[in-house]
Amino acid sequence: MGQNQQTLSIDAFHWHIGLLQNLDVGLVVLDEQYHVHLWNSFMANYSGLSDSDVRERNLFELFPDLPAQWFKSKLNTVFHLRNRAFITWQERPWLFNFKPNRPFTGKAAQMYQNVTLIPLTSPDGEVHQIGILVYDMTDAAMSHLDLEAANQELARLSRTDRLTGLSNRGYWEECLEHEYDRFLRNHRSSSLIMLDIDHFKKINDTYGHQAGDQVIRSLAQLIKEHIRSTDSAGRYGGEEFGILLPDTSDSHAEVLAERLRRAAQDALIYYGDETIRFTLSLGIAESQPDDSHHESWIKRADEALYKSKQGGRNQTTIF
Ligand SMILES: Nc1nc2c(ncn2[C@@H]2O[C@H](COP(=O)(O)OP(=O)(O)OP(=O)(O)O)[C@@H](O)[C@H]2O)c(=O)[nH]1
Repeated sequence: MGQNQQTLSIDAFHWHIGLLQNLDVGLVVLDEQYHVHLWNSFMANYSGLSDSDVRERNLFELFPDLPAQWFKSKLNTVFHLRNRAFITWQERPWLFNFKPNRPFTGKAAQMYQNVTLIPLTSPDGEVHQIGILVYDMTDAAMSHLDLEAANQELARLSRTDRLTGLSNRGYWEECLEHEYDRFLRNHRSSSLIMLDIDHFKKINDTYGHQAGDQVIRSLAQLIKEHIRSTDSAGRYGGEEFGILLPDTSDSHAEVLAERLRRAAQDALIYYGDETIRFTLSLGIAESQPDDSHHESWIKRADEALYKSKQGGRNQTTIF
C-alpha cells in the first residue's frame, strides 16, 4: 500500500469516528460480557457519562435500572442468530432512562426510544460484539399519543349526549343489545326502566325552553346519583330516559325506580327567580327469552311507562 493510500485510510478512519461521535443517534458497542467499547457523544450527553467513564465497563453495572433480564435475552439472541433486532417505543417506551432535551416545549418526562441491535462480524467471521443504535422518538411518540387521546375523546363524544353527559340513544341501545345477547346466553335476567318527565311541554311553555333544559340536566344528575356503576343510563329522546340494570329482577328494579321517582318529586330546580318542580312516570320490563330482540324489550318497558301515564302519572308500572 502506498503512502498516499495509507494516509487516506487513516483520514477515512478519523472521518468515520467523527461522524459516529456526532450522529444525532445513540451508538454503543458491547462485547459478549456486555462491556462497553464505543459510547458516542449522543450517549454521553444524555447519560452524563463520558466515553472514558464507561469504556471497558459492564453496561448493566453502569445502568442498574436497565431491564437486565429482558435486554440480555435480546442481546444473546443477536449473538446466536446473528440477526438484527428491533425494539420499538410501542413495545417498551425507553431502554435508557434519559430526559429529553425539550425542557420548555415538551410534555414528555422521558425520552421515547427505538433501539436497533446489530451483530458486528469480526475479521474471523464470528460475532463478538453488538452495535446498539438508540433513536430519539419523543416527538413522534408524543404526536402519536396526542392523536390517540384525541381519537379517544372523539369516540367518547360520539357516545355522549351533549345536554346531559349520559350515553346518547345510539350508544345506549348498543349496550342494551349486548346485554340482551348476554341474557340469551346465560339466562341471568336484567331489567330495563324507561322514564319520562310528566307534562314536560307545560314546563317548557311556562318557564321557557332553557328552563326545560335545566330540568332535563337536573334529572340526568339525579339518575347518575342513584344508579350503580354497572348500570347504564341513556337519554332515549327529548325528556325520555332509559336505565339498564344488569343482573337485576324487575322487583329490585322497582326499588330503584321508586327511589328515583320520589327524589324527582322532592327536587327543587332553581332557574332564575323561578323554582320548578316535576314528576316522573316510569315503566319496568325484565328481559324475557321470547322478546326475540332488544327492541321488543324496550317496547314492553315503554308500554309499562304508558300505563303509568294513563294511571295518572308520577308512578311506576312493571310490565
Ligand atoms: N327544553 C327541552 N324540551 C324538549 C327537549 N326535547 C323535547 N322537548 C319537549 O318535550 C315536550 C314533550 O312533550 P309531550 O311529548 O307532549 O309530553 P309531556 O308534555 O311531557 O306530557 P306527558 O309525557 O304525557 O306527561 C315537547 O314540548 C318537546 O318540545 C329538550 O331537549 N329540551
